[in-house]
Amino acid sequence: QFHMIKCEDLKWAECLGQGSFTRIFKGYKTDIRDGEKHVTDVFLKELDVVHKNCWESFFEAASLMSQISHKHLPGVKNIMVQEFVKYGALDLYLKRGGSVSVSWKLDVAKQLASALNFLEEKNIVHGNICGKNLLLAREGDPSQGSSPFIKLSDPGISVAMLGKNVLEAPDNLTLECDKWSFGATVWEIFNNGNTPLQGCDLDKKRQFYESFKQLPPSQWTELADLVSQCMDYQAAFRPSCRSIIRQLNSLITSDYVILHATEPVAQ
Ligand SMILES: Nc1cnc(-c2cc(N)nc3[nH]ccc23)cn1
Repeated sequence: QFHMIKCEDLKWAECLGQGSFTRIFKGYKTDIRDGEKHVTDVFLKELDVVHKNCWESFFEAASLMSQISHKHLPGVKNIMVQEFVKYGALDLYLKRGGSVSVSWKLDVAKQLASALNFLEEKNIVHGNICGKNLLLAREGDPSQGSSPFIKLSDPGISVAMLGKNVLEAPDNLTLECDKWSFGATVWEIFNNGNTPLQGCDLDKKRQFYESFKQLPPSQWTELADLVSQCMDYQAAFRPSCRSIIRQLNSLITSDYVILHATEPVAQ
């Protein structure tokens, strides 16, 4: 089901960053459509190492080819081509101090909740919902009344895949795990892109969660309630997507938003 793109149709531009097993670049894809040349911005994610069974069906063949090289065999590159999302990762955008209002943050949270609802209906577990995987396609301009628009990026190499070398592989990633991460991501959005327990080492994080501690709550109780419901240590108690969207809708219409509409960023 992969659409093959020829390497010569791709042009690499600046390197945007480095993941644990990937490098990411801005790029340009040229297509010839009805005799005209079209260039589109693309986001290129190169896999550094091809793991045995991630993207199994597709890469099995590619990794076989990449293991053997011969002048009469074509070189194979493991590259994912994605739509280029203009303003990039949300965590960096928030850290860069994009001063955004409470209603901007709620709007982003609601878009993420509807993406989550869609995945749940398809019974698909994302497994890596977080600020750096939220991409900002439109900044939104309150003075023009235009709202932000986000896209949930792919999860990257799955945590289960990392299990063998880097992290403990979770035995079963379920839909409820995405609800936990949704709660943590809302917490991140309301904390200017800072992740929970940022800067703590793995051991501190493990202690925190093994003793069922809660993240510091927002002073907006209804928001803090939604985050703690999503981050319930008993997965079955986490709210349904419909309930999450309902609670977000009531937050959006609450007086708190109006009272804190132009809240200065440094809160
Ligand atoms: N699918 C994607 C993913 N990331 C981007 C992106 C855009 C940007 N302006 N700066 C960046 N810095 C790092 C990544 C990135 C674009 N599209």
